Amino acid sequence: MVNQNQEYFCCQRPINKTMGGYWEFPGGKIKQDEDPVNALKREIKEELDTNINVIKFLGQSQYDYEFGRVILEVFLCELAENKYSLIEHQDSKWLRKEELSKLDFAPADIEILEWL
Ligand SMILES: Nc1nc2c([nH]c(=O)n2[C@H]2C[C@H](O)[C@@H](COP(=O)(O)OP(=O)(O)OP(=O)(O)O)O2)c(=O)[nH]1
Repeated sequence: MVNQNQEYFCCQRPINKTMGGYWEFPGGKIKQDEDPVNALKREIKEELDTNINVIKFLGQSQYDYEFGRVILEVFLCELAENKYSLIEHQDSKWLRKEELSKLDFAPADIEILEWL
């Protein structure tokens, strides 16, 4: 998600989940037969209790972790309403793209930082 100040929304994964403590862009796993945009809207509702507008598809990146391959489908989005709550994440920050590399992002996200 990006805001009017061109800041990107970064979230810190919960310590008890896979890749706990790493920073990520919010989202989650696509269910079988689910459309990726619908999956993203569902996950954002579950994790942040808010609604988003999807602006455009940015691309796909894949990364092989020890536990398996993660394929990230990345969409640029904006908040559709002026509120959200951190339901699952430990922490969050809105950062300009130049600042993103200060955070310890999950390895699969490094390519996304480069695109931005
Ligand atoms: N959402 C998200 N997941 C990421 C990113 N980078 C990255 O490596 N991942 C990995 C972490 C997880 O292994 C996987 C996403 O799974 P998840 O745990 O967020 O999915 P979920 O919300 O459906 O979780 P669960 O119900 O299966 O616990 O992708 C990212 O930027 N965003």
